[in-house]
Amino acid sequence: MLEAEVKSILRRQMFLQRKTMSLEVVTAGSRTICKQLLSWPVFQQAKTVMGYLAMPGEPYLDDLLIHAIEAGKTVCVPLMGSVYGVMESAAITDLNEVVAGRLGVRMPDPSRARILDPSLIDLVLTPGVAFDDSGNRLGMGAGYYDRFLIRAPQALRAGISWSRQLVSEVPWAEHDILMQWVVTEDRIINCDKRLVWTQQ
Ligand SMILES: Nc1nc2c(c(=O)[nH]1)N(C=O)[C@@H](CNc1ccc(C(=O)N[C@@H](CCC(=O)O)C(=O)O)cc1)CN2
Ligand SMILES: Nc1ncnc2c1ncn2[C@@H]1O[C@H](COP(=O)(O)OP(=O)(O)OP(=O)(O)O)[C@@H](O)[C@H]1O
Repeated sequence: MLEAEVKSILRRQMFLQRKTMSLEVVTAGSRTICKQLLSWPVFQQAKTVMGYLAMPGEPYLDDLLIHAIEAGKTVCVPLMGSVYGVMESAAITDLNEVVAGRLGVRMPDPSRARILDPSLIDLVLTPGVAFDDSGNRLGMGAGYYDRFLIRAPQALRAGISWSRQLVSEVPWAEHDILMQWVVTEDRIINCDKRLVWTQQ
């Protein structure tokens, strides 16, 4: 079976699993994940953080992003344009300004959005449908993050995942970009033991 087919079967299965989580479980789990991130030195030291605006079933980072903006960090989120699979990061200063976007994802108001150069990002909090502890990530299947992350090679990459979305092995392809950490409600997995966070 082709890697793309294996991915697509796993994606459907894990996406359905995520979709059936109750709002209570999602809310409580999101709070725990945000707490983990707040006490994580890598997050604390990042000055420019790319987060995401959660879709139903994903860990919600809204409270964390608000907190980060108030703490003086530069916060940006994906801004999908008209080309499928291609996105930019847009700085956001007020979560009340987000609008309903494409593909069921909230996004910053494009008429006011300030595109941020990917080379300025310190840390990308990356959503996904499944992860493994080597840092492989399975996304929504459009390649948005793989195409974006190669433009931000300096950024540290953390997958944000429910622990139930961890699998023994995510099928991978050449273009896939590895996560260096996966943050769940239970733990923060260091996918690359050689990687040490050094303060700049
Ligand atoms: N919160 C969040 N933002 C993100 C991503 C993500 O995974 N999570 N993305 C990660 O790449 C990009 C958006 N990628 C997407 C790719 C495909 C579909 C999609 O197929 N949506 C279906 C509806 C799915 C459903 O709810 O059943 C559709 O609109 O038909 C959605 C987002 C950028 N922003
Ligand atoms: N850097 C890239 N250059 C060209 N094509 C790419 C690149 N990254 C991904 N693709 C293509 O995009 C499609 C989706 O890729 P993949 O299954 O890895 O997406 P995903 O990581 O699950 O999605 P997303 O990032 O949107 O959540 C594939 O056909 C893949 O070949």
